Amino acid sequence: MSSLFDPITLGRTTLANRIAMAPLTRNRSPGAIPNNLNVTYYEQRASAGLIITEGTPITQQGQGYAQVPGLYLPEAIEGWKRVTSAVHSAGGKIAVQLWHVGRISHTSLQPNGAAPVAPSAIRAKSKTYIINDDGTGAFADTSEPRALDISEIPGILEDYRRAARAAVDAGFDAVEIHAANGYLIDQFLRADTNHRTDAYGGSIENRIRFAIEVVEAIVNEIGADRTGIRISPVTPANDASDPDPQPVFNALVEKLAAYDLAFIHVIEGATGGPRDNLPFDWAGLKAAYRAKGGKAVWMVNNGYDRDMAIEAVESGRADMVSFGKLFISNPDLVQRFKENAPLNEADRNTFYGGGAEGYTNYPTLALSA
Ligand SMILES: C=C(C(=O)O)c1ccccc1
Repeated sequence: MSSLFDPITLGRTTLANRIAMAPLTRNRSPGAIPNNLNVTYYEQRASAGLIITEGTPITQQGQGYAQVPGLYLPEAIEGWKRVTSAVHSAGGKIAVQLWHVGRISHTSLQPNGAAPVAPSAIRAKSKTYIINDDGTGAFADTSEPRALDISEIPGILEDYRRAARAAVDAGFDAVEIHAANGYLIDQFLRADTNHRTDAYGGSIENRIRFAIEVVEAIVNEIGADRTGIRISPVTPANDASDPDPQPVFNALVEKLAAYDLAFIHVIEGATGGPRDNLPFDWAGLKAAYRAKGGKAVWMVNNGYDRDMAIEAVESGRADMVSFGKLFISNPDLVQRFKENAPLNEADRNTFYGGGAEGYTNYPTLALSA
């Protein structure tokens, strides 16, 4: 029987424990370039078995929020090298989340003020974070997107490939493909955001096609043993919805089983919200993946506490558990879980934007003693 605190092999790397830091957007990288404050933040959390970085856009077109770090400028790759080097020096392992937001963006963030792109021209009932002309940050309604022409898709696949290569050059141990939370790949998967009538829309096989082509582009570039994917079958985040998600996501994981990926990261329920917002067979999803020969580490997320995570791993229902908010306020979460120590409360007012306050100034157990 495995324990949450046991090491685990994830693709070509071995992790010290089965606790992952989930991707967390913090909006603290002006110019889309990782800075020294980001280095400190990730270094502080290096005791996680695996850190998965905040969503990291593969291009400016894939950028949907102000001041998130990208992986498309040379200076950004240099900045990420400092992050990965610091995490590795502290004994940690780190993956970068490759992100294209699709329609969850704003014209002020897009190249030449263009409309964001999406599978179909359907505006999201959602908001994004922009910087006003006076320099203040603010949440704004997402802009009206335009539908991608089928001829543009190979270019976006190339963007993913290039970003995966840049990730390896920047020292990351793996990449996580962001296919969750109503962003571009998820927009293709869901029937309510994908009204295409070509090979990328309509049937389930067509709607999972883009996700599979992204996986293929990245696996062919850096190897399946450094590639993971994050999915969120029933989340309503960013106005995502599908009338019948179970067959879509079962079909997706059955296809993914052929690629021998390093990990599958599953958000159970509504992201950051109720775990039972819609009926979904989570065990059935994993069984569908394993039945087709899928061997990837099965990582689960959303609302887990220490006892739930221990049970999920000891029962074999999951191989790893990822934590978001708890890692914001507890850089030494692993030690706190091991000792069943009290946890710091996170300050929601400093989740997005700002500086060290609520980012790198949470105390560790040693400091609290
Ligand atoms: C990358 C995000 C996600 O996956 O939901 C995100 C973006 C903005 C705020 C919170 C989360």
